[in-house]
Formats: sequence, structure tokens, C-alpha cells
Amino acid sequence: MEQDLGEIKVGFIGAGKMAHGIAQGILLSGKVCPGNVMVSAPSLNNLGKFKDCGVRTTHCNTEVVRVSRVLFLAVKPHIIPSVLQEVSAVITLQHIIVSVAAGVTVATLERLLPTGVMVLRLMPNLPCVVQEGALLFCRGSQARPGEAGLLRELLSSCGLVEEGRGVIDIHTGLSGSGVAYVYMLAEAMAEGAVKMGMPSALANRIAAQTVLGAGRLLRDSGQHPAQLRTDVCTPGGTTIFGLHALERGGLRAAAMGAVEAATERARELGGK
Ligand SMILES: NC(=O)C1=CN([C@@H]2O[C@H](COP(=O)(O)OP(=O)(O)OC[C@H]3O[C@@H](n4cnc5c(N)ncnc54)[C@H](OP(=O)(O)O)[C@@H]3O)[C@@H](O)[C@H]2O)C=CC1
Ligand SMILES: O=C(O)[C@@H]1CCC=N1
Repeated sequence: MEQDLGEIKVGFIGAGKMAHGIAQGILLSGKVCPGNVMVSAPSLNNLGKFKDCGVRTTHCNTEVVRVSRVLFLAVKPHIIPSVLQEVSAVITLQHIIVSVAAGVTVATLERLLPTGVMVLRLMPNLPCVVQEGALLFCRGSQARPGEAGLLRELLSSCGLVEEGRGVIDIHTGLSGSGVAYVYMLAEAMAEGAVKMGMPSALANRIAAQTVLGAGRLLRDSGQHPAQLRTDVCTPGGTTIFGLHALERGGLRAAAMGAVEAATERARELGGK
């Protein structure tokens, strides 16, 4: 059910790549105006791009907390404890705290925050910047379906938003980190084309469009990737020769291993 976001105030502690991606998505939805968003960071390194789109900026984390209802924690996981120690005194039961820090569990967040505060843990990914993110969140003990609905509404222009219990570290390995695997594959494919004589800039443009097109068709057709892969293969044609080379290189095992390794790292970051 759609919620009216009215004049909701949104804050970000941390002004890096992920804060920017989520803020972009939220602003593009048109449901929150830039003047109702504030972001904090210790340096000026990243605040300029927020100022440019009309978002208020500060170096003071407590100022962001005081003016926000929904507060995104968008600092590196190891910074979370010191940031929460710094701002806990000004956090109230009206705040909705949304952490995007990889691995940091809701139990840890609830332990570091005043008792009874509403917490959600969100794992976004970088394509939020172009409204094509894959985001998954889970609720802490105090966050109700209403808060989940509000978060969904806020993030509605960031991409696919799912709620899931017990799978957020796996989602981190699959999708939060997974975009980097796709970039590595795109880069390697372009390098293959350069090796075969194509100019680099053209190879990169075509690799990017190939990834985009393959992704859109996979998502929009709802078909299993194995079916679409089969559709591309002419018997005795070019694709099966390429796929054979990928199988020899252990692509599937490498990709499964990447998701497993990143999931385990997320669990390790969370002390599990
Ligand atoms: N990058 C990604 O693809 C994804 C990242 N994440 C998670 O998002 C979080 C942020 O990552 P990312 O955006 O990549 O990191 P960045 O390094 O791009 O940004 C970190 C931000 O935190 C700020 N910061 C550092 N210390 C403090 C502090 N004490 N108080 C307030 N702000 C502080 C930095 O300030 P300054 O600008 O001054 O340097 C910077 O703006 C991480 O927890 C990560 O796990 C989740 C999913 C995907
Ligand atoms: O590499 C990381 O730890 C973060 C979380 C997912 C993507 N980037």
C-alpha cells in the first residue's frame, strides 16, 4: 500500500558512494524534496555532489540526527560503533534507523542504540544511482510492517526492493558485491575483443550494452538463465565454442565461489 511521505525528513551519516546512490534514487522518486534531505561527513571530499542537487550538508552527525525522521547509516562497517556512540544521545523512539553497513547485524545495531529504537538493515547495490538497484532489507525487533512500508516507499525509485529474513548476508554476496563480478566479466570480455583487434573504446561500449541487454531480457522475460543461454546457442555455431572456453576456465565454479566467499566475509564482518 502506498504511503504518503509528506514532508518526511531523511538523513544520511556518511556521504560516500552508497549514500549518494540511495539519495539519488530517493530524490528521483520526487516524493522527497532535496531541502528535506541532509547528509554529514567529516571532510568536504563528497559533500559537493549533494550540495549540487540541493541537499543540505554538514560535518556534524548529531545535526543530521536532530533534523531527520529516517536516518541512513552509510559509513564503513567498522565506523558504525563510534558513530552510534556519538549520536545515541540524540536518537529518539521516533527515529527510523536504516543501516547499509555490510555484515553489521540488527542485533549489533540494537545493542549500540538506545532501547526500543526502530532499526532496519538494508543491503543496496551501486546501480541505485541509475534506479536499477537490487535492494534487500530486514527488520529489527522494533520495526513493524508500517516502517517496512515506509522504507519501500522511500526506495521505490532505487530499483527492486525485497524484504527477507536470514538472507541479507547472502544477498550481499550475490548482489551488493555481485555488481563488481559483472564489471569484471564485462572488462574481461572487452579485453578479449581488444585482443582480437577491436578498438578498446568500442569494445567497452559494446560490453556494457551486452551486459545491460542480457540483464534486462533476463529480468523482463522471467525466463531461467539456462533457457536464454540455450536460445543464443546455434548447434555447431559460435556461442557453444565460447561457452566451452568459459567452462574450461571454470566460470561457474568461480562465480559460485565468489558469492560464497563474499557471503562468508559479510558474516565475518558481523562477527558471526
Ligand atoms: N559501495 C558499495 O557498492 C556498497 C556499499 N555498502 C555499504 O555502504 C557503506 C558505505 O560504503 P561506501 O559508500 O562504499 O563508502 P565510501 O568510502 O564511499 O563512503 C564512506 C563515507 O563515510 C564517511 N565517514 C567516514 N567516517 C565518518 C564519520 N565518523 N562520521 C560520518 N561520516 C563518516 C566518509 O566521509 P568523507 O566523505 O569525509 O570521506 C564517506 O563520506 C559501507 O558500510 C558498505 O558496507 C553496501 C552496499 C554496496
Ligand atoms: O565490498 C563491500 O564490503 C561493500 C558491501 C557490498 C558492496 N560493497
